[in-house]
Amino acid sequence: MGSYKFFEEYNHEVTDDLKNNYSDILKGIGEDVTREGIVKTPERAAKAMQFLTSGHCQDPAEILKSAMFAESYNDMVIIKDIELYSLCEHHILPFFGKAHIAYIPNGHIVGLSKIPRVVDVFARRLQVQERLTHDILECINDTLKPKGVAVVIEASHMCMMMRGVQKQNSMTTTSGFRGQFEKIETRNEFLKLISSDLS
Ligand SMILES: Nc1nc2c(ncn2[C@@H]2O[C@H](COP(=O)(O)OP(=O)(O)OP(=O)(O)O)[C@@H](O)[C@H]2O)c(=O)[nH]1
Ligand SMILES: [Zn+2]
Repeated sequence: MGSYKFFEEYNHEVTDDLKNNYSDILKGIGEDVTREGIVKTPERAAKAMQFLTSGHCQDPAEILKSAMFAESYNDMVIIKDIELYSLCEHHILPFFGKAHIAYIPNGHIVGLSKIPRVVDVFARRLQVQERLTHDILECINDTLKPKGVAVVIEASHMCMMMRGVQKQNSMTTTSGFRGQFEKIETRNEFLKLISSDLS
């Protein structure tokens, strides 16, 4: 493990504060907060919310820097189908799906697991899908300084499924490209590789 900080423990002050607020929310929807099934719910929800937003106090650049290795490989590296779970900042409801990420090294490669870790740090914040896409893109670009980086995210938004417009099958795709991926041939090669099933 690198020197960067993972989510390790709950902050007791934050837990207490959130617990009181969740208790008020339950009362607000007419629940009896003393009944057996939900007596511990404010605390559970307080801890869940801390975990789901724990990316706000983690530094994704540190994660990448902790496992960068000098290497002369200078072809495309693709990590596809990285599952992600985030919360939309408008309704605080989940959106979830997959990220596909590629970079072309420029003297350094990065430990493969660090890319999904960076996805998690940015996803565990209140987000919109567009900003999540660019946060990941810019972090890899600025830290690894590769010849190019590409990020595609495909996600379903619970705020569009369970409520509101109530569309169950719509999928939102966002993408960002820097450096060599701004060239159409390189971008197309990446898009072709993430849509093919080589297994
Ligand atoms: N662009 C973008 N919009 C999002 C994202 N997540 C949720 N939204 C949208 O945020 C918008 C908020 O619109 P509002 O009109 O203020 O909220 P609302 O009345 O709850 O809207 P409806 O969801 O249409 O019922 C909605 O259109 C959501 O679909 C996201 O990641 N990106
Ligand atoms: Zn939403």
